[in-house]
Order: sequence, then structure tokens, then C-alpha cells
Amino acid sequence: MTLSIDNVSISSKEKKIVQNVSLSIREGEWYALVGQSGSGKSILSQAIGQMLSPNLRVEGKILFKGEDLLSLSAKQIRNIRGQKLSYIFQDYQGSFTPFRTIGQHFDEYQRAHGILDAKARQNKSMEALESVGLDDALYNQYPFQLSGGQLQRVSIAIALLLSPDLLIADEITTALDSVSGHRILELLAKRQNETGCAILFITHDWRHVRRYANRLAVMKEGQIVEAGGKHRILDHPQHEYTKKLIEAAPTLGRGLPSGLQEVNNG
Ligand SMILES: Nc1ncnc2c1ncn2[C@@H]1O[C@H](COP(=O)(O)OP(=O)(O)OP(=O)(O)O)[C@@H](O)[C@H]1O
Repeated sequence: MTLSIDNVSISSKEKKIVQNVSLSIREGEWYALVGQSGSGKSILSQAIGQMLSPNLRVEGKILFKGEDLLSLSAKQIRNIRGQKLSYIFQDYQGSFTPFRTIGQHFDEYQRAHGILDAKARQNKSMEALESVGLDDALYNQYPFQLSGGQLQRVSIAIALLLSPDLLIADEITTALDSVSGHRILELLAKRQNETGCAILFITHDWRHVRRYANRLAVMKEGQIVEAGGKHRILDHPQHEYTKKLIEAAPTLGRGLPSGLQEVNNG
């Protein structure tokens, strides 16, 4: 198992935001976390890398390759974050410093993780740009000179730079138009295939679940109401809430919701 979240609860002074959540992500799989706005998906994903705001308290265990991330010091978790565990967010603009070039972002990320040779860093950055279909020339440009789709490609390149075992992608296409969003997910799927990293994919969009996920969990008001394989959940949802969400989704096309064809026994 790459990640096992075991009975995790997250609370503020006023309320419990996430309640007794357990889920496991296998090596190299695409695991979707689905649920309405405010159900606790982002908070749960932030808890994995100890990125919660200080007013929130976490209980339970988050085992990453067997090690409990919640027991690590700030320094230890910083070493893991970015290296073995990385994030991409919806707000790609907020992930970049406006007055630093794209190249400087790549460079700093690698320096922070102990890659000391400047030439090696530059070579790795160029390879990474190429791996996400971007021109070398972007290395010297500033974030505002790139489109949203290009910036999200850079985010993917940086997140995968040090070959993480798990990438957490939180609503990464929400701020993009649908064509750019589609291209980003195709790229992510291709890079996942090439690198073998597992993905925790937070989304509202059932079309993305259907196209990319292996397994998924459905969250409602801080709890997981249903989890399992994609085909089972899309075609035979058990929980009323899951049924409602799937029914309310934009049309998932002909055949079964998962995209499988109905078996004709006639
Ligand atoms: N620092 C905080 N202190 C107290 N409550 C918070 C804090 N951060 C988030 N919350 C609350 O936690 C709940 C879950 O938020 P979260 O962002 O995880 O939802 P989500 O399922 O990811 O929603 P969305 O799809 O809109 O991103 C919300 O009610 C939110 O207001």
C-alpha cells in the first residue's frame, strides 16, 4: 500500500470536520475522492502532508509506505513533501511567485531537496519541461507570461520532478477551460503511466472519475459513505447519496454509467 488513512478525524474548536475516515491507496493507482463542496476532501488531503492550518487538530494514523506521517517532525515531513509526496492545486497562480522565472521555480525546488549541482538542476528542469510538452524557452519566462494550461503543466512537471510515490491533485482543472482541463488530465495520465506514481485525485466531476480512476471514495459531511472500484460504484452505487450524485452528474453517455456496455444475456 502506498497510503493508508486509518480512522482519521479532523476538528476545529467548534466542530468535527472529518470523522473517522479510512481509505487506502495502492501503488500506482488513480484514486478519486468525490463529494460536494465542503465535504472535507481538501482538509483531508492537506492533513496527509501536515499542511493544515494550526487551528485544526488531527487524530488517527496516516501511514505512507508504512510510516505514520502524523508522527513526523516539521523537518521530517518537509523532506517527504515534494520528494516522495507532492501536491498540485486548483489555484495554479497562487503556486508560483510572480517575480521568479519558471526556471527559478524548478531550481529552487531542487535545491531545497538537496540537488547541489547547478548544471544537473538545469538539465533536469529542461527534461521536465519537455516531459509535459513545453518548450525550453519557457524556462526564462515569468509565470504571468504563460497561459493557465501551461502553468498547470509546469505544476505537474515540478510535482513529478523528484519521482514521488504519491501525487495529490486537488481540483486541478477547475480553474481551466474544458479543453485545457481535458489536456491536463490526459497529460497527467500519460505521466502517471510513465512514472508509476499513485494519484489521489480530488474532484467534483464524475466524467473524470469514469475516465481515469481505478477506485474511489465518496465523501459527505466529513465521512466516507461509500468506497470501492470505479465500475462497481458507478454502475451499482449502494448509498443513496452516491446514487443522487451520479444521477445529477452531466450525462455519462450511453451504456452503463462507468462506460462499460450492458451484458446482453438474451
Ligand atoms: N482552518 C479552518 N478552520 C475551521 N474550519 C475550516 C478550516 N478550513 C476549512 N474549514 C471547513 O471545513 C469544511 C471542509 O472544507 P474542505 O475545503 O475540505 O471541503 P471540500 O470538500 O474540499 O470542498 P471544495 O470541493 O469546495 O474544495 C468546510 O466547512 C470549511 O469551511
